[in-house]
Amino acid sequence: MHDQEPSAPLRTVATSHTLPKSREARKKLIVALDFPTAPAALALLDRLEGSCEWFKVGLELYLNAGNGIVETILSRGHSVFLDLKLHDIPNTVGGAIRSVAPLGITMLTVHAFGGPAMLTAASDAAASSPNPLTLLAVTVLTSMDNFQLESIGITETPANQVLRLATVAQACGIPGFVCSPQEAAQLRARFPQNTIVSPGIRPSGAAKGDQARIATPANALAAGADYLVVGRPITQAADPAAAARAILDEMSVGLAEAD
Ligand SMILES: O=C(O)c1cc(=O)[nH]c(=O)n1[C@@H]1O[C@H](COP(=O)(O)O)[C@@H](O)[C@H]1O
Repeated sequence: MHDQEPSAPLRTVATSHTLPKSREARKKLIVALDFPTAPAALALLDRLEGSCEWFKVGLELYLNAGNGIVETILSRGHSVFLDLKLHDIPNTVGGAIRSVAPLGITMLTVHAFGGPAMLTAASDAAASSPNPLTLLAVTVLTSMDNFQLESIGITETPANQVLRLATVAQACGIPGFVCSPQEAAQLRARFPQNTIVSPGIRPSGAAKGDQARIATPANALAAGADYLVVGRPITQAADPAAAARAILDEMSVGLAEAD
């Protein structure tokens, strides 16, 4: 389905075994900046300066603060995952990717549910990016359980649906997937070279909130996730830097045990 080089996979960077575990953990933690305004997001960024390297800008922040907030985060030397979850006709999605690619973002999401034509257009657009850009196909949202899926006519289990969507995305040249940590092991076994990004991360005892398919940081890494996306357990903590450090410590232990 795809005759160009897929956009750059990040897996080799994320799985380097030459780094100390604490350093490796920092390269795998993405903090979701789900805030309504740039000042609110930057206040959190200030508190995490020195402990976190990756930040995710999603729809809430991007629709308010636009490219400016992305450029500010990049100018501070961080990597940005722009989570726009694009889902539209192929021409529109391709155009949207060409619009944001020059920003210098490292990851960008599209919905795998858009189907092969949309995914191929997305992959082609990313391949023409002036900067290395890894597209991630969002499979089944981590907030969805069997009931949510059945309600929209999908009778597959979340795990089967994730595998189906990832298979289509991979065939269209999309190098990475977003899935819950509960499906990471099956995708890792099936797609050893692809990048797996898992939200739905909850340290033991943390509030689940609207997430349905969750796991702890250590279990998500053990399942094969390359990157963990963490929002509220850090951003809503009384001391976000301490919460990030605790998660990084747990990730370091998980990485050491996996060796
Ligand atoms: O694409 C995503 O990042 C994403 C996909 C998914 O299936 N589930 C999911 O929670 N996310 C994002 O990951 C973050 C999770 O935030 P917390 O639940 O607060 O940790 C949010 O920014 C979501 O938009």
